[in-house]
Amino acid sequence: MGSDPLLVKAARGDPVSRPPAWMMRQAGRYMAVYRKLAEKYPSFRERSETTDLIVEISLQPWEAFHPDGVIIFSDILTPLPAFGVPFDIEDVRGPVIHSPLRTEEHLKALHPIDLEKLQFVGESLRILRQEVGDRAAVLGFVGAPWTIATYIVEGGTTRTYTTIKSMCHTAPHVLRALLSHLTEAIAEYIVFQVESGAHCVQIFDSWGGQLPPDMWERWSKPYIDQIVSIVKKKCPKTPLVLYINGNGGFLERMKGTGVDVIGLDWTVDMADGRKRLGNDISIQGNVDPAYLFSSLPALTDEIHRKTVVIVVEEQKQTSRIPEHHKHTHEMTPIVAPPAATDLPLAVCPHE
Ligand SMILES: Cc1c2[nH]c(c1CCC(=O)O)Cc1[nH]c(c(CCC(=O)O)c1C)Cc1[nH]c(c(CCC(=O)O)c1C)Cc1[nH]c(c(C)c1CCC(=O)O)C2
Repeated sequence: MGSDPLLVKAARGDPVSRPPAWMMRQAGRYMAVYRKLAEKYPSFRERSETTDLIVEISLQPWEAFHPDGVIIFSDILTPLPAFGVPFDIEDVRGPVIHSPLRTEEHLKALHPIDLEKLQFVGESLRILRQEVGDRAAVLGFVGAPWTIATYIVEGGTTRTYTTIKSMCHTAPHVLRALLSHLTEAIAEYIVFQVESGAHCVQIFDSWGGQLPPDMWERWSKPYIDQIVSIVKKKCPKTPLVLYINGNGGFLERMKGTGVDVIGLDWTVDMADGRKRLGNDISIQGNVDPAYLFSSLPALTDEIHRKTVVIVVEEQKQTSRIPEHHKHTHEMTPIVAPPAATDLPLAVCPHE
């Protein structure tokens, strides 16, 4: 076997010469080449469900600045139609599920995941793996059952999570059945991504932080635990990463899922996060994306301030990032192993 990519080593806690770096939403609207392609193919679903386009878009940042991770251009909702939930992405509203699932009757529409319908994902991962080899980690991703359920139950993006949160009390059996269904589908989908070429898979429980921690333990964690246990049996070597938006109240609980890497957001002090999590797990994230709007020295200082870091860039509002701001140095280091206090903290020497 050749050498594993830096990011994979760091995710496993092996020693690395420097922290690897990649950005979330690193493919997308801040890049002129992407905007041009999006003009030609205006539908997000077409861009994210056509092998050639997925590969081309995923490789745009790789070609521009050689990050240590190449994340597949896709979405957490992409697998939905493959288990019976149609959806659209609208320009202003974002994700829309026209028939939200709220009753026992609605559960009948769900069926086991049909991976044949997701061949564009498998095929794209295979090609990405060929293109980058082991020079970077090919990153797959999925949504956690709770986070995906928020879209399926609410019918789209929500600020309040009123319907799904009241279901916890008024129709717990329906919600449990939905979450169990999603658990099986997502576990299978992760294994499929790994078998297709993903080095590492990130689980986004982006909206898990909308639950009080004790409710997260009841309505999100058990399903993530199950996913981790199924995937670890089939793909014991593949590092799994877990991220929650606003995860300050959740760190120890996240570690309890058995994932290999915890994505910290910038509301948690890095040293506090490390203290709370201990030295036997890797950490990534933690740099406020607002630093992308600062000067290069300020960004570099912030990264270096983080000592043993694994930093993921959450670059959500990418369209607002001026093109000239986008160059190598704006990458943030993402993964450093727990034992790497003596690491040189320089970030991403690629030019
Ligand atoms: C707008 C939106 C979509 N899908 C979703 C939204 C957010 C809506 C809300 O706030 O409720 C749902 C979603 N999609 C993704 C997440 C998890 C990450 C997070 O917390 O932001 C979530 C919560 C991963 C993703 N979704 C996407 C990626 C891209 C892969 C990469 O990082 O390059 C990821 C990790 C891509 C995506 N996904 C979507 C678009 C339009 C795009 C392309 C962005 C662009 O044009 O620049 C549709």
